[in-house]
Amino acid sequence: MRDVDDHALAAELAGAAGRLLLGVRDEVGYGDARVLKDTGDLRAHEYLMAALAERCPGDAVLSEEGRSSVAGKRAEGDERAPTRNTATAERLTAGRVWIVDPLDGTREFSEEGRRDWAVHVALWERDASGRGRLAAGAVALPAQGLTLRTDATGGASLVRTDPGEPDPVTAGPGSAQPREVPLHVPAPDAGKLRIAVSRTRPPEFVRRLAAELDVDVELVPIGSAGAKISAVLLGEVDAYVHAGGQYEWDSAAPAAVALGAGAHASRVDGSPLEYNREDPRLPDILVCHPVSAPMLLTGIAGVSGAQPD
Ligand SMILES: Nc1ncnc2c1ncn2[C@@H]1O[C@H](COP(=O)(O)O)[C@@H](OP(=O)(O)O)[C@H]1O
Ligand SMILES: [Mg+2]
Repeated sequence: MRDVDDHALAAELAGAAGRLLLGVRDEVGYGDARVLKDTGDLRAHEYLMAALAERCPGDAVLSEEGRSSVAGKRAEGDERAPTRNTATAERLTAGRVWIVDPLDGTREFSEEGRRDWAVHVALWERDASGRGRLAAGAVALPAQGLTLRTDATGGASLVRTDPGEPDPVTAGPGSAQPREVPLHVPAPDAGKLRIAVSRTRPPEFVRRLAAELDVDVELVPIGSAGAKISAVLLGEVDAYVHAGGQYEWDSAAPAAVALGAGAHASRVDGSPLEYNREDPRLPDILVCHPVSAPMLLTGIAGVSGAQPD
């Protein structure tokens, strides 16, 4: 039995990487978006790789920025190549794998004033039977002063990391509210459905889906998969639909939190999201309150072209 709470560790590391990223925004500024994006990606990646190596030696890591294909990327003033992920063969036989996206919503991070970007830290763990599942996850929303995380009871909670921010649960003034509250996905209002979609790459079928459903649909463009799934869990939208491309790191941590908060999270054909596979592509996802899932899955199947790759 480990004496470390993996849920608390995920939240601590996501929050710390988030604070680091707020500092990168201040330090680098918005003059050159490419420099700001690369510096944020790589500084957060290096922080998480070093923290995981120190706190969880022996665990495998799969990070967006640890692929060999990003070896040419450099943070401003840093000549090292990014620290590499655990080799694939080793990761596939590992008992514990951290799946991290050091900066999700990189584009939004580079746009002054935008708050829809996130840090994702998830733990995938193999049980005694050899089957793996998401065991813990945390999504930091540094510019919103919030972290959404799983907890040891199988649930999820919302942590206010910036006491100056109004609490989105109670909408009360910051400091008088509890710092951490349980997180449960709220049910949608009858007859209405707000669906979060990518700002830049919404699935091509989603407009047809909106027209087909028997409810009043509003499409809400938001950056970052973590920020969109958080928006579902905070009741700012009612669903997130994506297809056409994404990777395990884009959804592992937010899916872990969503499941802990009682949400439905699956592929768009209703099959389970599976992690720590040889090929990290995981191109589509649906997250919503369980009451909306049958309608959305049927609707997506109906407008098809939306089958998983
Ligand atoms: N068609 C696609 N192919 C590959 N990745 C995609 C994708 N659509 C979205 N993503 C990734 O999913 C995350 C959320 O995207 P979006 O904000 O458009 O919804 C982004 O992660 P990163 O910001 O970490 O690169 C983005 O790169
Ligand atoms: Mg991402």
